[in-house]
Parts: sequence; C-alpha cells; structure tokens
Amino acid sequence: MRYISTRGQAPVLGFEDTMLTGLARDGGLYVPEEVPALSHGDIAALAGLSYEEVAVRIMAPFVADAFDEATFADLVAKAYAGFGHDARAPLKQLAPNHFLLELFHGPTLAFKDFAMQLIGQMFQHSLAKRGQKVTIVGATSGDTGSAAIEAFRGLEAVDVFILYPHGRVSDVQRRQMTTPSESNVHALALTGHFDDCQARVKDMFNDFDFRDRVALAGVNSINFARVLAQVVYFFTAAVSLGAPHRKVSFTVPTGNFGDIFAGHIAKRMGLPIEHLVVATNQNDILHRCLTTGEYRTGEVHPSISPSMDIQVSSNFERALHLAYDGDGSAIAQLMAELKTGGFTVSQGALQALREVYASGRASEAQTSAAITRTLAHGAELLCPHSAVGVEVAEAHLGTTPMVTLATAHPAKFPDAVEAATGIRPPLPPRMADLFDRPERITRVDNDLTDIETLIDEARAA
Ligand SMILES: Cc1ncc(COP(=O)(O)O)c(C=O)c1O
Ligand SMILES: N[C@@H](CCOP(=O)(O)O)C(=O)O
Repeated sequence: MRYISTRGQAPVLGFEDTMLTGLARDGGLYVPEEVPALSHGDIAALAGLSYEEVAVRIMAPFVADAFDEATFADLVAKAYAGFGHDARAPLKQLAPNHFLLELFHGPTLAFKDFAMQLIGQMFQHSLAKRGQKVTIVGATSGDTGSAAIEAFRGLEAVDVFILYPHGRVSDVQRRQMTTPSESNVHALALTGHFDDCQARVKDMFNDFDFRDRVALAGVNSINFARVLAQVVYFFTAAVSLGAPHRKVSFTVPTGNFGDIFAGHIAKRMGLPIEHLVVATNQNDILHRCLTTGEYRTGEVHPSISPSMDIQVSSNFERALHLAYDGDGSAIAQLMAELKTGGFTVSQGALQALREVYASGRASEAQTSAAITRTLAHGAELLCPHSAVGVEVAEAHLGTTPMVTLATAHPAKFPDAVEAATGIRPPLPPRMADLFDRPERITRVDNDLTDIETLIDEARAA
C-alpha cells in the first residue's frame, strides 16, 4: 500500500516509512492512497473472532509491505496481552438502542492504548530490523502522552519527549507521565495549552536540520498507524451488533479528530455506518465548522474533559482531504489560512463532510448531568469525555443502534466524577501507589529553540 500526503508535495511512502516518518515533509499528514474495501462476506466472517483476529484481518492490507501476516499477528498478540478485559473493547448496553464501547481497559486506562501498545511493538520490530534509533516527540492533552510513555519506556532504540500543557491535565494523567523512572522518557510541562504543544511538535518536524539530526518520529495521530489501529474497534462493535446485515451509528468524543477519522476509514472499507457523530465539549470548533462551514480558532477554554480542549484539530485535515477529493493544493491553502485564524470550507466539501459526519456539543453542565444521569440509571460511571459522547449521542438516537465510545476510565478524572456523583472512583490496584511515586517534571517555555536545545542536551547526556 502507498501512502500520500494530504498536501500532495511529499514523497510517497510504504507503511513502514510512513509509520517511522511522522509528519510528511510538506507539513501534511500521510493517508493511504486507496482504502481497501471489504466485501459483505468478509465483514460477516468477522463475527465470533477474537479482538486480535479481527485486528489482523482489518490491518493486514495496510501493513503488508512491512510485516508478513505471522509476524504481524505476533505483534498484535503482544500488544493486547496486557489489557484488563478479555474482550479488549467490551460493549455494554446503556438504553434500548444505545451502547457504550469501553475503550479503557488498557495499561493507561484510555483508548490511546489500543494504538500505542501496537505501535510500540511495531516500532521495536522495525527499528531492530533496520538497526536504527529514533527520537519520538509528542504533544498531549493528557492521554496520548501517558500511553506513549507506557509503550516506549525502557526501550533502547527510542528516546521519548512528551510536551503537555502545564496545569491543564488531570493529576492522574500527569503522574502517569512523570513517575516512570526510565531515562529514555521525558515529560515536559509547557507553559501554554495543548494547541501550543502540538504546534511546537509540528514545528520540529518542519525544522529539517533538527528533524534529521535527531531522527524525529511521531506517535500522535499525525502517524497514520495510530488511526489505523483505532479502525479495528469500529468493526468489532458493529459486527457484534449485527453488521454487515444491520447499520450501526457511532458517537465519538472528539478533539484532535483521530478517533472519529478511524471510523471514517472503517466506513470507507465497507462497514455499514449510518452516522458518525462528532461530540465536542465547550471547545466546539468542529461542531461549529460542520454547522456553518467556518473553521475559526479562538481561545481554548479549560473544561472538565481536558483531553478534548483543542482548537486546532490535526486530523480534520485528513477529513478535508477526502472532502476535497484529494486536492493537495486546496488543503495546503486551507492550512496556510488556518495559521492566520481560520478558513471557510467550500460548499461542495461541506456537503461531502456532512454526508459522513453529524455533530453536537455538550456544555460543562450537560456533561456533568450526563455523568449523574447515567449512573442513576444504573448503567455506568462515565469519565467526562465519555459523558460528552453520551450527552450528544442521546440527541441523535433513532432506530439504528448507536454506539458511544467510552474513551477513558473515570478514575483518570476523579474530581469531575466526584463532583457529579459523590463517588471518587479508585485507580485499579496495579496503579494504587501512583500518588506515592516520585515525579520528574521539566518545565519548558513555549519556545521552539528552547525545546530543541533541551532535547539535544538530553540526548547527549
Ligand atoms: C479521553 C479522551 N477522549 C476523547 C479524546 C478525543 O480523541 P481525538 O483526539 O482522537 O478526537 C481524547 C484525546 O485524544 C481523549 O484523551
Ligand atoms: N487528546 C489527546 C490529544 C492528542 O491527540 P492525538 O490523537 O493526536 O495523539 C491526548 O490525550 O493527548
């Protein structure tokens, strides 16, 4: 399979180079040139398979140039062996036509583990084969960073630097990043918000001297491998509800647009998804854009669902690329306009986006009420991000089964959950001493040169 940049000016790559490269050299994001289609029979045959078996079948065509099927199956098995639930992504019923897909049974209690644990395995395999070392730089609003540090801690061939917004992640998220003692992982607390962290990461990729000197790699959803691994659970959930014989809809708590874009890939592969509903918190730029066609950035307002406090939503570029029929120069133009405040989506592209995506927004009060209400119905103790999803999904319920993605464990956000329910969810026993472990935090200014210097010095030490 060949991968191309959304901006059309970067080298075309195979899967392994795409995975190890991160951002395309024209500033765009890699996407598959063509998405493989599964037949009705192929999808029906997924029923009854284990999560790992489905994962191999769904991802194999995308990764075939990098891994033979037996090797890939072995990497997948290792990736999910540490999950705390046999089903990996169990589905629970919330209401007659509403289901919750629990994606928080991995080692760091968020959906990021599904992709990050697998990427950890794939990186190890590919780097060992090539005899290479890389420097991973990532931006996080809390969950990507902890999942990346967990997946790569202690690995010889990888140095990891994670930028997180100082004071804007939960205490559990911060401690998951700052307490691992391995010297190859570094948590950097940046003065700013998540968009600043992500912008500096992209700046580092666009600084070719630095990029080539440190062999920069990315594990944000910049990396298509992240999106790919997340396609799998759309299939397992839909098939268990009757796909391909029956349509299914999904509501996805959304910030950087990677997870819902994975649903879009699943739909293009042939999964009968009726609606993909983008659920935003009060930072609702995506909902406003899908409603009006105007993508205008503004201030980021801290919320009780901090991992979704995002205005510059990286993977929306991939959705736009499809909506603009793969016109790289149109995407480059929109992204140039974004640097000065925003852009207007053309009528044709807006219509194409609306054929795939619906959207909604949950205020802080609605999010909190959804946590209270869902528990009162005896259904589940939700994390605030999942609660944003449930609130928005309830406004989109119809005759098609709706699956809301539960993206994190409530124990990662105990303050918001306690405020809504009076219950302070405990961490699982293996993390019970998280608050007793010593932290290692490095403060950094929102300054590219300072950050690059810090990374150079840490690598040299
Ligand atoms: C718990 C949680 N929910 C939802 C999201 C939003 O996912 P995405 O950035 O893929 O849209 C994130 C951040 O990625 C998250 O950490
Ligand atoms: N919410 C994310 C933000 C980064 O998203 P990614 O999918 O691009 O890694 C986080 O928790 O860090």
